[in-house]
Amino acid sequence: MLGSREMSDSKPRKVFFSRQLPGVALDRLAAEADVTIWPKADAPTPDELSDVVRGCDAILTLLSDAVDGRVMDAAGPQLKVISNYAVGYNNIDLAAAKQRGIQVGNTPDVLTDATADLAATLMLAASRRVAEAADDVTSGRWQNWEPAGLLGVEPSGKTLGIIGMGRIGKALANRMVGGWKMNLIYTSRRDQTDVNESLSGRRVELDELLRESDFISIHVALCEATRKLIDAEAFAKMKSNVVLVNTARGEIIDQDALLDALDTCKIFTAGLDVTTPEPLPASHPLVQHQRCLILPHIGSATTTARSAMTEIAVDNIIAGIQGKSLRCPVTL
Ligand SMILES: NC(=O)C1=CN([C@@H]2O[C@H](COP(=O)(O)OP(=O)(O)OC[C@H]3O[C@@H](n4cnc5c(N)ncnc54)[C@H](O)[C@@H]3O)[C@@H](O)[C@H]2O)C=CC1
Ligand SMILES: O=C(O)C(=O)CO
Repeated sequence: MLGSREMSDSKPRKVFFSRQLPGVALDRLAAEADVTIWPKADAPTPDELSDVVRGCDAILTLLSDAVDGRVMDAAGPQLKVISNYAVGYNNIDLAAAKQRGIQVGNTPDVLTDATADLAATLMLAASRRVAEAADDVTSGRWQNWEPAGLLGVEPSGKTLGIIGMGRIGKALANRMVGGWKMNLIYTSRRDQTDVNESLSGRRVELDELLRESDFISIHVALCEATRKLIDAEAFAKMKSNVVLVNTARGEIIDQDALLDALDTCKIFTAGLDVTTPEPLPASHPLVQHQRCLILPHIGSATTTARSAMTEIAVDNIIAGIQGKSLRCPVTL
C-alpha cells in the first residue's frame, strides 16, 4: 500500500542498527527511540536480519545487508524508514519499499572526497605496482636496484576514461585533470557541460572509452544495466597496458574476464576497492595475482566521512520515524 505509515505515539519507537557506527550522532537517537545494535562481528544473515527487525520503526543497514520485501514484511507494518549507511543502495529493494510506503535514505556527498582520493590512490598505486614492490621488500626478494626492475606507467598526459560521471567520478576527474594533466573522456547518461568546460572533458559511448583510455575508473551505480558491464568483450576492446580501477561495486566487473585479461597481459594492472563477494577468499586467483591490488572496501573510510555519514543516517531515521521527508531520500 502506498502512502505514509501509521504513527503510534503511545510506545517508544524501535530502531535496529545492523552495526555500531563511528561518530556521536547516535546519542541524538536515544531521545527518540530504543536502539538495538547487532552485537556480533559477522553481519546478520538474511534470516537473522528478518528475525531481529521484527517490530522496528526504522532500520539502519549496511551495504552488505540485503533488504528485500521479506525483511520489510518481517519488520511489520509499522516500519517507516530504512536508512542505508552508504551512498550506494543496490542492496535495498526500492520497489518493495515504495510498495509498502517505506522511505529509504542514503548518505551522499560527505564521502565523495574520501572515495575519489582512494580511486586516485589506486590509480597511482596500480600504475606503479606499489603492492608488488612492497611485497618484494617484505619477502626479502628485493636485492638490487635494477634499471629495468618494476617498471610502471605514468598517468601524466594520458587519457583517463571515467565510467559514470556522478559525484565521485567528477571529484576524481578534478584531481587527475587538475593535478596530472590527464585528458578526460567519460560515459554518462547526459552530457555534463560543467565537466566539458572546466576539465575539457568529452562524453563518449562506452565503446570509444574502452578503445581510447589508458586509465579506466569505474564510478557508475550498480543496477541490472551495469552488472558485468566490463566483461570479456569490453576487455578485448581495451588498449594494451590499461590500468583499471574500480571503487564502485564488484559486480560491475566480470571477475573471470578480469583474471583472464591480467593473465594474458591484456591489461597492465587492476586496482580494486570492491569485489564480489566481499571479502574474496585469500586463495582467490585475483587476490593472489601480482598485478591486482585489492583493498577491503575502504573508499569512505576516513574519520571525517564516516562521522558525517552517521549524522546523515541518523537524521534520515529521525525524520522517517517522525513521518517527515528524509534529509537524503532515495527514490525509484
Ligand atoms: N568504495 C567505496 O567505499 C564507495 C563506493 N561507492 C560507489 O560509488 C558509486 C557512485 O557514487 P556517487 O558518485 O556518489 O553516485 P552518483 O549517483 O553521483 O553517481 C552514479 C552515476 O551512475 C550513473 N548511473 C546510474 N545508473 C546508471 C545506469 N543504469 N546506466 C548508466 N549510468 C548510470 C548516474 O547517472 C550517475 O552519474 C555508488 O553507487 C557506490 O556504489 C560510493 C562511495 C564509497
Ligand atoms: O557508500 C557506499 O556506497 C560505499 O560503498 C561505502 O561507503
